[in-house]
Amino acid sequence: TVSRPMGLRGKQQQGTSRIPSQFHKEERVAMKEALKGAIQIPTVSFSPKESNTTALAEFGEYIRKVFPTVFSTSCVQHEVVGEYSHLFTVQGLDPSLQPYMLLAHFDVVPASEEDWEVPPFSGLERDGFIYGRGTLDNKNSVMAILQALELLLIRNYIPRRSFFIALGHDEEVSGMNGAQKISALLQARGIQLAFLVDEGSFIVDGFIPSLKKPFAMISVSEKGAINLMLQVNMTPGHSSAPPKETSIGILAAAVSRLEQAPMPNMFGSGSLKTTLQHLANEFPFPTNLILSNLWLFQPLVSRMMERNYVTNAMVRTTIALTMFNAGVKVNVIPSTAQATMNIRIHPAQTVQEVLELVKNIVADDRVQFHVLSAFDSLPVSPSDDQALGYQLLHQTIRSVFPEVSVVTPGICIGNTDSRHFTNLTTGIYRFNPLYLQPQDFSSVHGINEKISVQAYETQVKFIFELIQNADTYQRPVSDLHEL
Ligand SMILES: CCCCCCCC/C=C\CCCCCCCC(=O)N[C@@H](CCCCN)C(=O)O
Ligand SMILES: [Zn+2]
Ligand SMILES: [Zn+2]
Repeated sequence: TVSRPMGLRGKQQQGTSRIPSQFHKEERVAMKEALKGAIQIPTVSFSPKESNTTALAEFGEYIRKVFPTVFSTSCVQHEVVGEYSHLFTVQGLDPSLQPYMLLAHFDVVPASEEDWEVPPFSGLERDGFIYGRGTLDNKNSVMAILQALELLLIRNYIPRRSFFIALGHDEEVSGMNGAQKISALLQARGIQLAFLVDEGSFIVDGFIPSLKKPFAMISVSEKGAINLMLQVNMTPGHSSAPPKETSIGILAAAVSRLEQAPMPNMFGSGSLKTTLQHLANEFPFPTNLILSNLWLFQPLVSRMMERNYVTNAMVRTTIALTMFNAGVKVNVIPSTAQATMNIRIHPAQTVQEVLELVKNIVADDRVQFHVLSAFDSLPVSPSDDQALGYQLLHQTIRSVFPEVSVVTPGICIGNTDSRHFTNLTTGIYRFNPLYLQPQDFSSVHGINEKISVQAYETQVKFIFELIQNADTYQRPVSDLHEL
């Protein structure tokens, strides 16, 4: 159990007094109303080529209106990048402190009105929750970051350490026009970041059956991905005299073989092993002993992890069949059948290795492979005593969520805009300061996405604290020992 951040000790801000993270009633009402207004703007990304650009532009106007201090304070510079994304540069007093970045995105995936209990773009408040697409992914972060800065600036805060706030408009469809352009712009300016904080992980609660206590997981890497299209071409013809095999049958058999043969379990060479070792003492007997002795029980634990879809995704490369197309008429045998799949690559494997495995399982030369896009898993960011970003998050979790006794590094099974910033920093941390239970996880990209008013206020408080914590002059503990 890691109960306190090891790397940052002693007094934080020499010379300046800390601004307490307490907000008046009117401020708390204003902050939840601001989030509701953000949810009401349908900033939907449908595909890399199709998004609601009117809404994206409106969102830009909206943040100017609700965060007037951010836009009028001289130490904050604002730029629009890639037409709709936003980059804020907050100038710190001490240029010797390396800047960091807070990253989030305000585009959302589509939501079909009829499935929801409340309209997905209503931002309606019910029983202490604000409902709507983007309340967890990821307008909560966009609004909480700007809200925390607004409240700090109103209290005359000036940072010591400079930082950037980057808000992407196309994360859900690649981040090529938003995050990637921001990254290129900062690289051209010669910027290197001390660390970066993005979405991608949570204080997770209830994902492992016998683990009753929630724990904070800071993702230090994310899986790679391949979008792969399989295609079979056969001679078309009249359905009254069919051949023994058709393009549809051959392709269906191929994808069925893929579903029947999961990719290998990589538990032994992955970071989930480290995560579980951090958690061992939180489990009741005998699981605590089992997890403390993975040298003996690794095969047992790796099988246990396969039982649930989320933990299964953490131990292996997964393949999801997402599109299947063939045929135009009931009495015409089509020439072409296509199946598209979304593969998420475990960090212990590469794109090339996974493609080889998939080819070997399909084992049919009539099936053509078309790689639509592919990238390897992301480098693992440091989480040791000397890792400033990790330690600042750890410290802030400890003060804002004192009831959370374990903070552990983990891996993000989805992808985030942060992957476009590996040129600027090795310290990329994915953490959303919110509790997440399995039903909340299903609502992300699903139905009835919602955030409690209290959880949103806590997220604002967390960022308010994190920004001030980042003003530290403390060097990592091991450096101090050398002095
Ligand atoms: C010890 C095990 C406990 C496991 C608990 C895990 C709980 C789940 C935690 C995090 C969920 C992941 C959220 C990931 C955010 C992903 C954002 C997203 O949807 N990104 C898209 C990007 C698409 C880019 C287009 N190519 C995606 O990944 O599809
Ligand atoms: Zn997201
Ligand atoms: Zn998303």
